[in-house]
Amino acid sequence: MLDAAKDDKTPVTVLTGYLGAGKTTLLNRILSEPHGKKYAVIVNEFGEIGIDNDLVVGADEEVFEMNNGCICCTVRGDLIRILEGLMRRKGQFDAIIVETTGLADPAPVAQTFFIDEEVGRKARLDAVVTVADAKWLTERLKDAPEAKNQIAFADVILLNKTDLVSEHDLEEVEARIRGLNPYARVIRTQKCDVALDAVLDKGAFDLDRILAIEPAFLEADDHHHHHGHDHGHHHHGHDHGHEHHEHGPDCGCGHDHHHDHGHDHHAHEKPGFEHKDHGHGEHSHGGLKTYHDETMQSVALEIPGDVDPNKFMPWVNELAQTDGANFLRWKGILAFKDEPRRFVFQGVHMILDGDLQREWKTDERRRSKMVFIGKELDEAKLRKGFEACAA
Ligand SMILES: Nc1nc2c(ncn2[C@@H]2O[C@H](COP(=O)(O)OP(=O)(O)OP(=O)(O)O)[C@@H](O)[C@H]2O)c(=O)[nH]1
Repeated sequence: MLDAAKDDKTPVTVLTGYLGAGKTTLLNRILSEPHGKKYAVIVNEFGEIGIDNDLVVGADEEVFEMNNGCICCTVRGDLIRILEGLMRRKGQFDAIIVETTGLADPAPVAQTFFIDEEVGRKARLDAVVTVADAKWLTERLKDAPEAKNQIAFADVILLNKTDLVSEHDLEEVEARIRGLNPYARVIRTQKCDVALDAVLDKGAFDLDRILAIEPAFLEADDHHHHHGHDHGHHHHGHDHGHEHHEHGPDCGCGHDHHHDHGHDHHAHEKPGFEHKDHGHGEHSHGGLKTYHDETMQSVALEIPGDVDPNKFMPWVNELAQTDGANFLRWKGILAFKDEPRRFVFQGVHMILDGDLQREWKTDERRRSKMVFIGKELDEAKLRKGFEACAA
């Protein structure tokens, strides 16, 4: 069962993006701005020669490199080990940034912050920031499933290298991004020139903003989209019977992927990581500008009031096991009955996490919202289940 936790956790930003998109450029910008904060940086250079930490500007920050093993094992091993080492020296830094390799699926990285009890107690996933190359993203979405997952998974997307494309092309690529992930904040950048508070310390995933703008986003719908207005349902309704490539407890790398620590804080199941979808996600739209990815969908749900945690918790825990493999990310802000604070929930596949965060403001309407991003989402079932949690 999820429970409340103190909010003195160290925020962790996961920085992802395809090869060459500008991750190191962003990292250097973050580290060289006079923000007065001290960051610990973890760089995952799987399968590459570990040169990135030489490219990262010097100064005070510490850079830790992980450069061996498959990503899932790296995450389970090196990342946890490095994080736990950092946690023991808490107070010496304000935040952690994890730069993943350009080929990584962000899911197992994000899950680490929920899965490992020790890490989860002291650190919280603040946001997944994806850097996208405005010139090449469209091509990569066609041929690189990792690039697609990185976009779908993001809370914040920097559409970088805007200097290399026309305004028209930028609008096209933004439409494609929206087709995969209508909820991320998209910021156009050159050399990742972004205000740091737009990418750091977002408070989990900027869900407030998502929930606030979503109706407007739908209304602003144009020929690029056909989301409809039915509670943010971005579903195609096709049944492609497409394959899943769930990696069970053994992905073939010979390491133990079971991480059942036996504590009741998180609802873990066997990790069902989808490292890649092996190229089955692309379907021709016959040249139509309907950049909806048929394998990637999203559903947003709202209850205009409180939910009962004694109904909600069992529901999400059950849902994680039955449908978690299809949920790339799920998030929510809940008004729990008799609870003055907002419960912020997030899930990555089967792994769930949640915290009581700030109090509802006096002028704020108590309401409960959830967003699902993933594949083969059964909206009717999700809505029915969520609505049954109403207090
Ligand atoms: N034209 C242009 N080039 C850029 C921009 N941002 C970054 N670059 C260049 O793009 C190249 C790749 O940038 P990096 O920051 O190293 O990208 P990365 O994502 O860390 O790359 P990998 O480590 O290979 O995954 C570098 O030569 C940058 O100088 C931009 O906005 N416009």
